[in-house]
Amino acid sequence: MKGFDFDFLTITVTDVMDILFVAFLIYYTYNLIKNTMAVNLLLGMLIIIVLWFVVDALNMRLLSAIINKFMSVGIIALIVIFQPEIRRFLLLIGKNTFLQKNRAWWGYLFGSRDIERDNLVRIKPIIDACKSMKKSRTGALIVFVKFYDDQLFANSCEMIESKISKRLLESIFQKYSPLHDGAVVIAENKIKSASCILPLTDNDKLPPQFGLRHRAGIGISETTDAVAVIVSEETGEIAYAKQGRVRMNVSFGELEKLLNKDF
Ligand SMILES: Nc1ncnc2c1ncn2[C@@H]1O[C@H](COP(=O)(O)OP(=O)(O)OP(=O)(O)O)[C@@H](O)[C@H]1O
Repeated sequence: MKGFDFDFLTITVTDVMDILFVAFLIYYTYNLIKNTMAVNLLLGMLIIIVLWFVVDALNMRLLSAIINKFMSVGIIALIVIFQPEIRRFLLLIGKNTFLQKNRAWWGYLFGSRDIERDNLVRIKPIIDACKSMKKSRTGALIVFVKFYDDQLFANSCEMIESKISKRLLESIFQKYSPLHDGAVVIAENKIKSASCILPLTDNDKLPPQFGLRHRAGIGISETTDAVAVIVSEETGEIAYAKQGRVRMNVSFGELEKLLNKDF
């Protein structure tokens, strides 16, 4: 195909399309993994690749041999490490044969405006429910995941698949509800399940007042990309767990900002 011809290089329409497709792929992949632990893993891999080039250029044979061995299993390691992301990616492609069928695609591909608007709609009932549960000293544990992993929550959860609503959250966590024990999981704009038993953290540096509810919220944020909001039954205080770290005494303004960013 004919294109532009600068003395030293020729750019064809196919080249432009090629570059656009690669840019599109990078942007899409970034959107899929942003705010997840996969970003850190990817960064780790990039550092190793840069190191590999440097070591090779400096002719450091021993280190080069070690990194070479590591890189030879790299592709398999990548598939294992990014298995959840690859699965998600393929699932999304499978589910959405026509782009127009699902507006979420446009959010992923062309910006966050719609997502932001959706966020306000879905975050408000959650904040309102937390306000009311704080007031009534109702203990609650709400976990937010980008994509619901059936395997992770298969054992204990009661599936709900409902629109996010303040009254539903309050009803689930009220003391006499059969589902009040355990966590509610919110994903893909829905209350997906309730009464979920989560892995507990074994961090021994947590404040002594943190019991099982807090430990479960922190535990799930350590092992997955989930964030957790914990309403204490004893004090009404709100805690926010992300990547194994916990913020205590979170105000509702902060909670809104955090959820807007992470959820
Ligand atoms: N593995 C778990 N996964 C999810 N939820 C759990 C788990 N273990 C306990 N919980 C929830 O935590 C509740 C017990 O909370 P506990 O009093 O030990 O927590 P806490 O961190 O001290 O919080 P609070 O300030 O609300 O008392 C249980 O009723 C149950 O709902």
